[in-house]
Amino acid sequence: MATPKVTALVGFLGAGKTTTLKRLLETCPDGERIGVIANDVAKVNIDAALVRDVVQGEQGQVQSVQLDNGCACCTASDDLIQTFEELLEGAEEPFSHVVVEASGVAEASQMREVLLQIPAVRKGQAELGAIITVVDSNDFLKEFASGETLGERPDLTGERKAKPEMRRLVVDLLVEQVEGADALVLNKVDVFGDDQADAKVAQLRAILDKLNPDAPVHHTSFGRVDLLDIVAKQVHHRRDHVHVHEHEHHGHQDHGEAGECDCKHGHEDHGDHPHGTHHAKYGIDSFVFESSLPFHGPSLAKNVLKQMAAVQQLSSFPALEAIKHDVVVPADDADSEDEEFRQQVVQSEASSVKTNPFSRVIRSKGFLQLQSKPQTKMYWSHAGKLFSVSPHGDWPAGRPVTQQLVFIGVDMDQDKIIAHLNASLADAPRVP
Ligand SMILES: Nc1nc2c(ncn2[C@@H]2O[C@H](COP(=O)(O)OP(=O)(O)OP(=O)(O)O)[C@@H](O)[C@H]2O)c(=O)[nH]1
Repeated sequence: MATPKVTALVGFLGAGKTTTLKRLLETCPDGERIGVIANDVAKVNIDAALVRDVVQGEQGQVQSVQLDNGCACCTASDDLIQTFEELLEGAEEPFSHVVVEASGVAEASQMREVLLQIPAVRKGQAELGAIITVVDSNDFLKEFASGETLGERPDLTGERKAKPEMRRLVVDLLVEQVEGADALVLNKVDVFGDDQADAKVAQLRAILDKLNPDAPVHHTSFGRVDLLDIVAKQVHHRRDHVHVHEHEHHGHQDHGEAGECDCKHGHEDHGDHPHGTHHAKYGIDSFVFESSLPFHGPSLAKNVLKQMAAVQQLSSFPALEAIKHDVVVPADDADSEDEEFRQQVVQSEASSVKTNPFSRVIRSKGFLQLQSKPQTKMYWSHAGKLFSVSPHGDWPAGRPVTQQLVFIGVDMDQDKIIAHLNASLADAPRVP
């Protein structure tokens, strides 16, 4: 078996890292054995839960562990290194690849440094694969095309004039994740629609090429890329490159020159240096909402989903419709509720962004239980303008359920959000 390749999937919150990883696991070629380390920003690792579901379906071909004690590229880098070693040691058969799904706030270049510090990599028992950044086509273009300041982005800050430095930093993170990558996956191109897709993708590729001329760009939807092929090409490229370099450096020495190199690859700094935490650096924070009571559908729609719809300035909100139709709403009530809802959205769009606690949420995700369908596990996923609540198998039968929703945002009013969620709960637990 060849040396395992260690690859990191990097990308901003909600860009599609888990989707891309799940796709790899679902289509994993025979003969490949893949280890997965999933890291999440919040204490509860939703990504690991999603990956575990796929892993169980793959009859042990894949092994996964979760890492949920901070960001793997800074505060939890030691944990990542230790977890990696344990994963390799505990493997029933050697891995061909280990993929680390980084948290949404991880920096690409720091991830590379951490992977290079893994003892197995240092000793040549494992090899760096690629740092692959997944880019959300929709959000990335918005950031670049708009030229807005953070003060003009209440969806990120919740305030018109607050902390102008924050916007720069969040965009900096997006840019760093592109600039520090070996390869880029331009995901979610489906959001453009057929008539606009080519032009928008071309525009985005032009920006990405400027930011990182060395990284190949693969555009796709729902992470449908051949990740192992991307890794193989990168490894090949790096080996060729190192080989050429060895020649060049020998040349310098032969002529007694110190030889400064301006090349962008293969000169990673392996030394120790301070890592700031991204939570402090980018103003991004997270919390987990937990409850053993299920949600009451109409209350959730009224107290939470309508608020989120207002922030997103959508005139329709599929998740809300799904939940409303999922619960028993008397027919005449339903119509008047619809009209009331539309009016509320219009009013909210005009006025409430500032006071709306959900305006500061960038990403939320987790599993919830509806009182009307207690056996069905619902997966809640919101990233930017995209929001879905969809069935995700069943809760384990006969056991009490704990719902967990992770909220990630900038300067969030946690108490207010929790109050809205608490006000949407049913009054008694429902065991599936
Ligand atoms: N329309 C569309 N939605 C997508 C695509 N890829 C992912 N999504 C959805 O976007 C949401 C976020 O996707 P994830 O794969 O969980 O994103 P992530 O980068 O792992 O998110 P974090 O771990 O929170 O940073 C989910 O609801 C996905 O179903 C895509 O290509 N098109």
